Amino acid sequence: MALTAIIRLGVPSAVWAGGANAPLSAAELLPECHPDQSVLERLLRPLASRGVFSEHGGSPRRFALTAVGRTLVPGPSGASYADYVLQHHQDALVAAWPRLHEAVLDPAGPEPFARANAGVPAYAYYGKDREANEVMLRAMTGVSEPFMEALLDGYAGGFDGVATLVDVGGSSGACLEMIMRRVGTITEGINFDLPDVVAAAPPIAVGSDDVDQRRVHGHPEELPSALPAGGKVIACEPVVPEETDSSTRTDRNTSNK
Ligand SMILES: C[S@@+](CC[C@H](N)C(=O)[O-])C[C@H]1O[C@@H](n2cnc3c(N)ncnc32)[C@H](O)[C@@H]1O
Repeated sequence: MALTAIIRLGVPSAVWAGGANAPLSAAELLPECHPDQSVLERLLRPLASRGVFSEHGGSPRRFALTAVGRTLVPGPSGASYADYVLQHHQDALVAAWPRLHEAVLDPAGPEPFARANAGVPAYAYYGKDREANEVMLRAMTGVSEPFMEALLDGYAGGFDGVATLVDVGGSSGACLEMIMRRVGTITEGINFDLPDVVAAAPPIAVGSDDVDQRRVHGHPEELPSALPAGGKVIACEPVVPEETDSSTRTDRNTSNK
């Protein structure tokens, strides 16, 4: 909740200030006329103890972003971990937590989220609520982009020879787009997600030269007829880099699911 509060107050971007990251006091982060800056300081201090901020000086205390805190500032694509924090603290989701014990007492019953939201399960809820859906798309992009960046750096060549790639539950399609940008052999990309999610996802552009040849599908109904029902899923298993231990390298395999 402290993280959510400082994100809503715009603190991470204000401290980062385009890369300056100069330590600032609560007073410097709030308008001069604010009646009590110590309240913000009391939020910043526990976050400093959790490694989100570094704390400098005594009076006044000043705060800069750590590497962890930096993940709350939008990068060049506009994505950041802040959207994931906000998504997890939406009213509809927070309302599920006090009912967690009901999942233990009645495991066959509705999930806690549905119990707290008029019987609507989480993903169906996102499909019905435009704002929640958009927050979800941004949250998934903000989390998955850095992971996918690192995955692609370590998995170079793992997609060699793949022509059609289906991202099952691909959300905004950000990961699919990142893979297709790196792997030129993929001529068909399919973001296989719920219709409302796909409808709200931004278009994917994988390169101006070959956009006609490299088709991107967003909806299950757009699946090419050559694919078996449900799509052909490329299962990417973890790969230990060859220079570390080549004997345990697992080849990419394909399977129909
Ligand atoms: C936790 S998100 C993961 C998003 C994405 N793979 C990523 O890493 O950023 C799970 C995704 O699964 C999708 N999903 C849930 N149920 C689905 C279903 N029955 N068919 C297709 N997609 C589904 C959701 O809409 C959501 O986009």
